[in-house]
Amino acid sequence: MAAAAAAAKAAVVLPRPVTFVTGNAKKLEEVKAIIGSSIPFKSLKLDLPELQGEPEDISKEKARLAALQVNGPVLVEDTCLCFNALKGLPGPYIKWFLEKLGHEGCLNNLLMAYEDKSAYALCAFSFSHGPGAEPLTFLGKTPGKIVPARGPTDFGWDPVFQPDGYDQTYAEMAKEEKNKISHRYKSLAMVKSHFKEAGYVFQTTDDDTN
Ligand SMILES: O=c1nc[nH]c2c1ncn2[C@H]1C[C@H](O)[C@@H](COP(=O)(O)OP(=O)(O)OP(=O)(O)O)O1
Ligand SMILES: [Mg+2]
Repeated sequence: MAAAAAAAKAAVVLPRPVTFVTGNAKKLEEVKAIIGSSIPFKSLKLDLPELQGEPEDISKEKARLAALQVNGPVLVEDTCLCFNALKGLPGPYIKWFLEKLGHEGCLNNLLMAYEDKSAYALCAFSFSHGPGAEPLTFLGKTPGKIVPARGPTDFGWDPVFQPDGYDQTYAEMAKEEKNKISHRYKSLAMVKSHFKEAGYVFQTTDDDTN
């Protein structure tokens, strides 16, 4: 029945595969692993300017800018690390906190005055059909707590975030394990179901490979 209903819906034809725009190679690695072959996409390394404000609005604005740059359908994401004791901050500003303070203690020190070390990782993917189209946003959230840094330091704040129900930090977990429970995984699961339901059809050309 579902298949018949999908077939009855007019397919939306988009001009080429989706371009995932990010300046972050580690994000791209995870997105590739999680999306697999479920959505045809290529990537573009571009550090887009970011609005200040709520995660969803930042993500949508990134998608609008990316769609203009690419002149086609785009996916972008904005990632936040939110401390409950600080009412959700640093949130979208985590990149700058991490760059200035580092996770070797300083990020932890922000919470020194508080008993509550709980936090959540939030990923806001936005998809735009192209320039001028209103982006759709998909929020994925993984709760956890902030702990003294443990594990490899090759991806952002992974060493200081320990997801609830685990005794390892994101950094200590095997990649496949993180990719099954992460904020990014949850957000991408919604993106995938949206693509499935929408039944987009992509026109491909020879140079539209990854
Ligand atoms: O799963 C993650 N585990 C640990 N750290 C992470 C994760 N995902 C993003 N991060 C870091 C990268 C950046 O310091 C900040 C988010 O900022 P955010 O603007 O979304 O990322 P970005 O500027 O590196 O790449 P982009 O070009 O896609 O905006 O948190
Ligand atoms: Mg960024």
